[in-house]
Formats: sequence, structure tokens, C-alpha cells
Amino acid sequence: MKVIYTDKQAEFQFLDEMNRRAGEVNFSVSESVLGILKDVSMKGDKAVREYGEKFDGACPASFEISKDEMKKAYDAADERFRNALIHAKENITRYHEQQVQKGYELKKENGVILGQIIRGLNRVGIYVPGGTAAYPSTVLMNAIPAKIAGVEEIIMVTPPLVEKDDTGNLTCRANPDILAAACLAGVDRVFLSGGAQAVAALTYGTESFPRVDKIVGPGNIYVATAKKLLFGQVDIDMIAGPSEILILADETANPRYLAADLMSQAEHDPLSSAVLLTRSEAIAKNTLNEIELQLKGLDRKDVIRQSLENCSAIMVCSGMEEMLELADLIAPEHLELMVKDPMDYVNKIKNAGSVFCGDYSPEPLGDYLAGTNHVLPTSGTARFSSPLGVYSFVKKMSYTCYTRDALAQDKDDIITIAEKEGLGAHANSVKVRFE
Ligand SMILES: NC(=O)c1ccc[n+]([C@@H]2O[C@H](COP(=O)([O-])OP(=O)(O)OC[C@H]3O[C@@H](n4cnc5c(N)ncnc54)[C@H](O)[C@@H]3O)[C@@H](O)[C@H]2O)c1
Ligand SMILES: N[C@H](CO)Cc1c[nH]c[nH+]1
Ligand SMILES: [Zn+2]
Repeated sequence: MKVIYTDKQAEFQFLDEMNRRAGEVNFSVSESVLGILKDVSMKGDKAVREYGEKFDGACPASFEISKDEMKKAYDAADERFRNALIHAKENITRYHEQQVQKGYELKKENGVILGQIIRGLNRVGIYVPGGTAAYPSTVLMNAIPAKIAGVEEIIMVTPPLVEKDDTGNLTCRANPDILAAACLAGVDRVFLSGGAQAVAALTYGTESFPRVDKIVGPGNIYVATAKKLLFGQVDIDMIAGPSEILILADETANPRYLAADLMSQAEHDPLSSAVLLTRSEAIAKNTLNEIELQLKGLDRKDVIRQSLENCSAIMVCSGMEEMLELADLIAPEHLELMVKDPMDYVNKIKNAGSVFCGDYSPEPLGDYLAGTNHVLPTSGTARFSSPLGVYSFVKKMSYTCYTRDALAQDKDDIITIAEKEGLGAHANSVKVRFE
């Protein structure tokens, strides 16, 4: 892991590398994803099946998992795991219920009524990745806010687990932990399909897959590219890139905790980023030593080593002011304040997905249990985008009701502006009411 001494040059070069690592368009991936999207739009289930066989090795006879199977997976889940999920669900629900927005109505003195209604989306698709990144916690983080928002139907897609049976034939099944979480979170229907073909199936609708209004959830580059390309025909949440953590530490911070927390996010992906900002050389040195010590006992040491070498660094800064400035430029997904009186600094942070304050709020607390959402903007997009929340699953509709007298008061101004725009039919629609 590199150590950078800030000099108004080295740190900016590093920031540039970091923010470029996930946001660039990959033209060859885009081209192959476009082909998949076109095929699914034209051939429906047949194309979804063909691409499933090609990329996953096999495809289930029927894409949909029955409600019964979901319930069975939930009942069969290990009791401690089930109880932990229930605990997480309670906390996520309580936090997200605070995000419910109400519409409003403005009644003016002249009888005019103006208002806004907030409605949950009708049907939402949740993409849940397969492979080693199959996280039941991500199912809760996506489905619970959707439920609270009043989404009528939640459809989940996830790639099948493909295994060889005794006779050497390939079989498909769903990850049982994912199914258990889906059952608990109130997902309505689950389909076994992944990749760009599943995103396309949810966008266009096929014989088996219902068409949805919005697709949320993380995925690999094929999933992310499909979401980017289809945005407009369907709404999307965001393009969540590899996980990130940025820690701001003063002399009071404990290097054991700093090392552990940096590696908690480094283990997600070889492109994950873990950055420590400190003004103390001793903290920098002791954290590097701790990383080496703790790494030996961690299962995913290979992934961690790669991400610590790739897009990670310890930066020795001139002071807290510089650390706060750099934090806003990095705009990290997760930001830990490992400083004395951390709550004094929360309001000084402008750009971050989720902030964790002090020694006893390690980032994984937010990944699983505190109740805040773990689907967060990455790659610097916290400059303009927010955590997934109840507000991600609603849309707004405005309404207007005028009386004749109220329209008479406003008619001349409407006609004046309409005529300035050269839109005579607009002006006429008001004029005819007073002839
Ligand atoms: N930010 C978060 O909250 C969060 C949570 C979980 C996972 N993730 C991320 O999600 C990603 C999961 O990736 P994954 O690959 O394990 O699962 P995935 O479900 O995203 O992708 C698997 C699918 O990719 C398709 N695919 C594979 N090779 C292909 C090819 N050559 N051409 C076209 N399609 C192809 C297949 O159809 C397969 O079903 C990881 O990057 C992980 O870090 C993020
Ligand atoms: N830290 C991830 C988002 O960057 C979310 C997650 C799920 N499970 C564990 N972690
Ligand atoms: Zn995590």
C-alpha cells in the first residue's frame, strides 16, 4: 500500500487514478451488451435462455421460483442467521420510515388549489448479483425501502447457482440465503436469471418476465452497462461501482481499528479502494504494520492485497483542514471519522455516501445492521447522488384546480407569454373560455 505525502501534486494524481477506475465507458462491453439487449427485445425468453446457457453454463427449465420455495428457504435457514436478518430488517425499517415524504396542497385565497401527490412506483426490479458476491443483506437494503415507499410489486432477478449432479448433468438452483432474505423482505416474485439479459427482460418484458418501471441493485460490468444503456426506457437507481472507504484519523485513532476497517472494504473486489488520511506519521506507520498482521488471518487476503496495491493509499496530510478538503474531493462511498469528538465534524463533510463516527461505528455496522442503507454512490458520485432510500422508489405528480374567476385574473399574463412564444393555440385555449 503506497504512502503519499501531500504536496499539492501527488495527492491529485492519485485522486485522478481513483475516480477514473470505474467510470470509464468500455466500448467492447457496450457493444456486446447492445447485442444482448437487441436479442432479448426481439426474441424474449428464447434469448434470455440462450444467453443464460452461454454465460452461466445452464438455464433453469422455468425461470420463476415459486412462493412456496421462497418460504421453504426461509424456514430451512439457520436460526441464528434468520434472527440476525430479522434484527437487521427491524433497524432498516425504522431508519427508512423516517424518509417517507408526504404530498402537499396549497389553497390560495382566490380558490385556486395546487398540489403534489407522492406515489410508490408500480413495479420495481431488484438485481441481486450471483457468484461470491451474493449478499442477503443487499436484498434487504433494496426491498425494504421499496416496500415502505408503497411499491405494488417487487420482482427480483438473480443468476442461478449452476452445479453438476451425480450423472454429470448441469442443474440450476437459487442461492438459499438470498431466497430467505427475499422472503423476509417481502419480495413478490423471484426469477433465476442474471447479467444484461435479465436487465433487458425486466425492461422489455418477455413471456415469463414482467416489465418493470425501475431497476435497482448492484452488478458486474455487463449488468451496469445494460442499466446505463436502458436508462430512459426504464428508470435506474445508480451505477454502483467497487466498494470504497476513506478514513480521516487524528492522533487519538487506534491503528488496529484503522487497519481492520480499511480491509473490510478492500475485501469486496480487487478494484475496491481503501484510503487513510492522517497528519500523524506514527499512525500511518502503525496502520501499515497492523494491516500486515491482520491480513494473515483473513480469508480473502488475495483480493485485499490486490485492492490495497491498486487504488488505495495512506496519505500523510498537513492537518485536519487539508484532510477535510481531500475528503470532499474524493467524495467517498463510506467515510469514517476516527477523530476526537467525531460528531463535531459530520456537518463539515459535504460529499460522502455514508459517514461513520468514532471507534464504535465501524463501516460493516452500516453494511448489515445499523439501519442506514448500504447501496451508496461510488467513484466520486457522492458529489451529486444519494444513498438508496424510500425516495428512490416514488414518483411525484402535481395537480391544479382553478375557478373561472381565478383564471380570469391570470388570463392576460398567460396569453401574453404564449404569444411571445409564438404558440397561438396555447393562447386560444384560454381565450375561448371567455368569449
Ligand atoms: N455495492 C454493493 O452494494 C454491492 C453488493 C453486492 C455486489 N456488488 C458488486 O456486484 C458485482 C457482482 O458481480 P458478479 O459477476 O459476481 O455477479 P453478477 O450477477 O453481477 O453477474 C453475473 C452475470 O454476468 C453475466 N456475464 C458473465 N460473463 C459475461 C460475458 N462475458 N458477457 C456477458 N455477460 C456475462 C452472466 O449472465 C452472469 O449471470 C461485483 O462487482 C460486486 O462488487 C456490489
Ligand atoms: N459494503 C458494500 C457496499 O459497498 C455492501 C455490503 C454488502 N455486504 C457486505 N457489504
Ligand atoms: Zn461491505
